[in-house]
Amino acid sequence: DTELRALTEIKASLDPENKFLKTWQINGDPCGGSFEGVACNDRRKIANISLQGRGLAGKLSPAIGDLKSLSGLYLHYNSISGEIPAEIGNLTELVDLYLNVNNFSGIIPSEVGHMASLQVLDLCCNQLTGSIPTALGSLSKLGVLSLQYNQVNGTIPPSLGNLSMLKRLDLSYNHLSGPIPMTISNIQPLQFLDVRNNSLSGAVPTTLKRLNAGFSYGNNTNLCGARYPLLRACTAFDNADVIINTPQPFGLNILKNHTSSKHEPKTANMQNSAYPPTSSNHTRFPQAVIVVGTITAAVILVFAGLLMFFRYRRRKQKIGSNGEVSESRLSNDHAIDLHIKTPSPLVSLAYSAGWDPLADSLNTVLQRFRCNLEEIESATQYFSEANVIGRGNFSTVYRGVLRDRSVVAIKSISLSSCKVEAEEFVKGMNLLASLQHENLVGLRGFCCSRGRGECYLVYDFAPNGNLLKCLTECDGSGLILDWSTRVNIINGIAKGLHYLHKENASKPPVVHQNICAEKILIDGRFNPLISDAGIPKILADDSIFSTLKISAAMGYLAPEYITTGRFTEKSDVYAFGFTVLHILAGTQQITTAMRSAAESCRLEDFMDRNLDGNSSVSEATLMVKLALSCTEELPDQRPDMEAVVQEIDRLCCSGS
Ligand SMILES: Nc1ncnc2c1ncn2[C@@H]1O[C@H](COP(=O)(O)OP(=O)(O)OP(=O)(O)O)[C@@H](O)[C@H]1O
Repeated sequence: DTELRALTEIKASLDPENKFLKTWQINGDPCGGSFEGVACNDRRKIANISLQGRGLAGKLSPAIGDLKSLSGLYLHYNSISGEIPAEIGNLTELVDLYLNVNNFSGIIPSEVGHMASLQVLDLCCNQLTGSIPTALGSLSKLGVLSLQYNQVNGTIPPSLGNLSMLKRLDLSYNHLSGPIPMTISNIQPLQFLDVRNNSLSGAVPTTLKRLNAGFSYGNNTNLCGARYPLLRACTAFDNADVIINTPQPFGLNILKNHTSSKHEPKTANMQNSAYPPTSSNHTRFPQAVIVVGTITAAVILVFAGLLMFFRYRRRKQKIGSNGEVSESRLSNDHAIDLHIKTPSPLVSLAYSAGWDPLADSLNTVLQRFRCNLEEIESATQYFSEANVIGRGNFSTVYRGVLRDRSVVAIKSISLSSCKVEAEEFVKGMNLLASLQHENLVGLRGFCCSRGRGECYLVYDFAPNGNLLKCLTECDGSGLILDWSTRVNIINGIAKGLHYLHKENASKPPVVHQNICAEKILIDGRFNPLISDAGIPKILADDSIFSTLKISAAMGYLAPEYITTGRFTEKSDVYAFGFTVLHILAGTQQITTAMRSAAESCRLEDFMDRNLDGNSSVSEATLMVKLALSCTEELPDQRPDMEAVVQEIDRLCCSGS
């Protein structure tokens, strides 16, 4: 009850107009799988909230602190404003906190330092101000800290050096001043440190050299260090500058830090505070160095300015108004852009520990299909609403563009809709991977994220959408399917279904269970592709039943299912026959009058009027007969798919 109450408050605050979280019902069951983006653990406590890229424009309620078992909070790529509530510090089991690319303002609450399990803290690209809380140094499990593109000021707390698991630290594009604490350079796992575009000063610890290209420090005009190509050598002048210009008490702290360091380069050693910037110090700055330094700084400034501009533009595209978002639907260029300009190292690292928990149990066939979650995130622009093609009962399908520029459809299925037993699930995935036929939608890859509570299936994209839409108008083109295309589509569906039903060396017989016009996709050449083949093998039973209600209502469900409760090849044949009737009549509503017209071969009262009579009467008659035999009441009286394929072959050959 506490959790449901908390969710209700969170919803009211995050989505005040109730536009995006309609599925969060006051009387609903958050663990029943119906609350969008919510997943529970096996104790039926809320474990994940994944609402990235949903267009949320409200605020984050302090009630978030009541979801004590939360392990993942993914709210990135929205337009959430207001402060990060201090109550977030109550989430001591939270592992991933993604609030990046929003409009959060105010300070980073020091209570974040209480979140003992935190591994990823991503607050990038907001409008956060104030200083970095010293308490962040207590996050002993933190692997990633991303604060870039905010307005954070003050100095970098030396306490960050206590983050002994830290691999990535991004503080770039802020207003930080003072030195890079020596303590940070001592963090052993650190691979990536970005402090670009701040106002840092003083000597850069020499030990950071070991990060090679992983260390970025450009556009901090007062940094110095002998061994860094973009920096000038440090002088006593720099040291005096730090001491004179840095306000107390920081100045003193810095002095202590530096003087106590054994590793500091000689040039950077803090000397007596009374050391004056004498003319002899100035002689250490040969004119040439100053000129080269100035030119270099100017070039870096221009480059950084351009980079900021492009990033700003891209960010705008992602988090802009709905209108902007829909205009910025993925283009090929965007996808490449995402990969080349923004390698998104934080995201990849952040998930590397937690994603694809089933990996160990995957066999070699399935390993070939494994894909990278980072690629899926990039391809879908972080699951942006603008790329949603449609939502089914248990899944959301996104359009995406992969690194190789190919367009794909990414089906995201909530883990709560999948088989509970990992072994069963992997078996099902194996089956999906083994299904390959020219009339089945090709599976390109898959991955799961237990952390995010979702699995992703990557399929070839069918540019002409599904048959149901195409029978009215293919993808808004105004095109009506002509007769020969309809015959070709019927032929293709029959072949695909025959392939599924037939056992061969690499696959068992498979019953589709949900053949209907919506599950037939149309590729660029108007060939049919059966979608969701094998999907029931990875789904939990109740997810399958939810789909059934719809097929039954539409007339695709074989009559014997009501008594047997079983799907067979013959129930697929029934659904195929009904689909053929649908293709011929151009409507799903096959009335009794239409059926009797078909049975008595009165084609003029049955066939789709959009065909304008442009169909071969003999072919149409044969097709109608075939469809009627497939939809016979008794399964035994229906042909099997082998016979159907032969019949259509005969028809196609005799017509040519
Ligand atoms: N590979 C693909 N290429 C193009 N569009 C696709 C692809 N896969 C699915 N779609 C489209 O995405 C939308 C959602 O598909 P999905 O199969 O998940 O849902 P559904 O058929 O509406 O419902 P359910 O799966 O719950 O029965 C549909 O409009 C479908 O045509």
